[in-house]
Amino acid sequence: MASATQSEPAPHPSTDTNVVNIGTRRSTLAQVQARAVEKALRDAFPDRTYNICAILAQGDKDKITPLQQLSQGDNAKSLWTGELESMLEEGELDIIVHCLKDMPTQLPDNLALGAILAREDPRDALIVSPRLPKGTHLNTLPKDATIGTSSVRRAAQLRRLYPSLRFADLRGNVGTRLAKLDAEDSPYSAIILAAAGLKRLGMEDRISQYLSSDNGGMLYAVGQGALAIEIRKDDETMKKMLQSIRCERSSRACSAERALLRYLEGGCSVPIGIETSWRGGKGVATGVEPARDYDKDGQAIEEAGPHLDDQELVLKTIVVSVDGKDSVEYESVRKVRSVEEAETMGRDIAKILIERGADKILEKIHTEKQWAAKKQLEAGIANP
Ligand SMILES: NCc1[nH]cc(CCC(=O)O)c1CC(=O)O
Repeated sequence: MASATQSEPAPHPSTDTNVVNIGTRRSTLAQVQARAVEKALRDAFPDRTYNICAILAQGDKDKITPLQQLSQGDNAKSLWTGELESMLEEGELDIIVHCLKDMPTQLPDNLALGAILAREDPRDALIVSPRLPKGTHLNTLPKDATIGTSSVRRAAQLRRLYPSLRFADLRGNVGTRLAKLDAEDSPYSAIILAAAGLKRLGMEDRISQYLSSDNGGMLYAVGQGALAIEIRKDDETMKKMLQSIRCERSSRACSAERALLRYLEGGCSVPIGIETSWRGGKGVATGVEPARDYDKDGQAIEEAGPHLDDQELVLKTIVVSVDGKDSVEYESVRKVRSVEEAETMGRDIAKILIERGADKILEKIHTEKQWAAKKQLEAGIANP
């Protein structure tokens, strides 16, 4: 049923219903991630047109105010994604591609987490200065080595297990952080980055040590390594399209992690480490996690490995005080047959952590944060 109007030039993207406008931040990593999502959508829906819109975020502009204070806004819009979310609400964008790790656990009322994609390697990684031997590990670093990181979670966990290490602030995107480590006069002996980001940028050869509960004793951030898509809550078209690129396995694991964090009322700067894995189940374990367990109609895809519903989710977690001196750890194993069951597991673990003293650690961090913010106000430094 061809009509004359169909051969006319496409209208402005925001008014053309065939165009999917994809929003992302402007860093190289963010753009690589957005292109990966675009490709996945294009493979599933080749008839639609895709347009990537890369925005410079407030958090990318202000590199001076400590991250902990920058993230103290009283609205649900995050520092990193506020502008993008406004554009999504206005209909200028149809989806935003995020690192799940950077997404607040509470979203603005009219927006929703549309999909969690197959998780990349969620581990943190140690990258050492070119002045040190290749393959240097945490326990072979010089005694008084300085680690560059602005992550309270990373520093607190390392302080706990490696009390002789020193820490210095290090911010900027992945490329900037590596350049600061490699600089001739660099104050850092090593830095910690998410393995996922390095892998997506093709720079995993810089990794000296992959960190985990049984290698270095480091747990990762909630949601680390997974990409997530934010949509308008009422956008049924996008919801349906995202069914074909989401990953059930990663959705269950990450939803458990996020429910735990939401219950603890964390935030990206609170030292909560986490590690999730799957074990057991019938079938031949391939050693490779199936990338996707359900097809776009929600039908289970047969895999060589054990079926997800037959497996158990193992969740390890730690809440650490900033100085590394207090900590609460917990490990739990449960069958979770849906995202909802995974969220229940996360909340149950949060309650146990609180019973075991995590509330005291979090309370202290909260008070110290408020104190720092008050000091800043008194000194006349306004937060943007
Ligand atoms: N804090 C910024 C950030 N957000 C997500 C990633 C890595 C990629 C991911 O977790 O998917 C990074 C960089 C890092 O921590 O090294």
